[in-house]
Amino acid sequence: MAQHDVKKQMAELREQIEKHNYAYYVLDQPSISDAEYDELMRKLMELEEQYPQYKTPDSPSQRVGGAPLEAFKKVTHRVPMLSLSNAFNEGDLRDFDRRVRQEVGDVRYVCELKIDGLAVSLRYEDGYFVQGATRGDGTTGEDITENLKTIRSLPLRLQKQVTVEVRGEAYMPRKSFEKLNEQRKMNGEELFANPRNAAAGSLRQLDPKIVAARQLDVFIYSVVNSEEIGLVSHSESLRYLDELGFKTNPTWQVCETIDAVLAYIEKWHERRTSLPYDIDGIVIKVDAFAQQKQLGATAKSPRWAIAYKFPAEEVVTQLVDIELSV
Ligand SMILES: CC(C)(CNC(=O)c1ccc(Oc2ccccc2)cc1)c1ccc2c(N)nc(N)nc2n1
Repeated sequence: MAQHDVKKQMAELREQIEKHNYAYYVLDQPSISDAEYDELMRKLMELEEQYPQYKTPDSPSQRVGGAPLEAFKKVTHRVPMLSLSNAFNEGDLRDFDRRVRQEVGDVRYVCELKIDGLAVSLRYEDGYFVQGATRGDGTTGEDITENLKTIRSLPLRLQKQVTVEVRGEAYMPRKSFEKLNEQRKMNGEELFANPRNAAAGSLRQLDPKIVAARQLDVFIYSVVNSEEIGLVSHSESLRYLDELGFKTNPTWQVCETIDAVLAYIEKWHERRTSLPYDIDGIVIKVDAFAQQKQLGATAKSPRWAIAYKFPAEEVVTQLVDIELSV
C-alpha cells in the first residue's frame, strides 16, 4: 500500500478508536463491541509496528506505553493549586454567603460534587496532552504524566488545538475499588481502606502497566487560564471543558441563593450512595470571574469558594461492616 495511504489509514484508525473511547469512557454509552474495538487497536498497533514514523503522541497505543520510572520528576505549578476552606454546617454556609454578598453584592453560585479522589493538573499544548501532575504542596507536585495517560477518559488530544491547563480530581470508581480489594485479599495483600487511598496508591505506582489495570477515572472541574481564553464565568468554563472533550461531572448546578445551595446539598447527601464513586461533600463557587477576582484568594485558598463537608458516617455501621467481613 502506498506510504500516503498508510499514513491516512492510521490517522483514521486513531480517530475511530478515540471516538469509541469518548463514547465508552466519557459518555458512558459504548458505540461498538469490545471485540470490534480490540480489532481496531490490533490493526493500528500492527501498522505502528510496520511504520513507526507514522506513530503519533496522541495514539491510543501510547496510553500504556511507558516503561517503569525510577522516580517521579518534580513539577512547579505555574498557577498554584489552592485548597478549599471548609464549611461544616448551615451557619458556616450562611456566613460565607453573607461575607460574599457584602463584598460583591448580588451573586450566583455554582455547586459541584466534591469527588473523594486526588487533585491533578493537566497541561495541553496545541491540543495535545503534554504533562500531568499531582497537587503536592500546591506549588510543587510530581510528574505523573505516564500514569494519567492510562486513564481512558483523559483525552490525549482535544477537540480544539488550544493550549490550556486544567484541574480535576482523579478517582477510583467504587466497583473498581471493590474488585481490586478482592484481588488483594486473594493474594494476601494489604487492603486499601477506601477508594481515595486506592486511587492515591495507584497513581504513585512507578509502573504505568500497574496503573492501567487499576481502572482509574478523572473529572475535570476548572480551566486555569480561563480569562486568557475569554471565558467570563465558571459555568461557562465547564461547558467549554465539555466542548474540548473532557469528562466533567454532569451534576453541577447554578444556584441563585444560599437556600438553593442548601437544597442541592440535601439532594446529593441523600443520593450519594447511588453514585458509582465516593463524594465527601459539595463545592460552592462564585460563578462570575469578575466577582472571583474582587474576592481574591489567601495564600492557601480562594475566598470565592467553600467546601461543605458531609458529616462523617456513624462509626457503628463501619464497625459492624468490619466484624461481618473478618
Ligand atoms: C476552586 C479550587 C481551589 C480550584 N482552583 C484553584 O486551584 C485556583 C488556583 C489559583 C487561582 O488563582 C490564582 C492565581 C495566581 C495566584 C493565586 C491564585 C484560582 C483558582 C478547587 C479545589 C478543589 C476542588 C474539588 N476537590 N472539587 C471541585 N469540584 N472543585 C474544586 N475546586
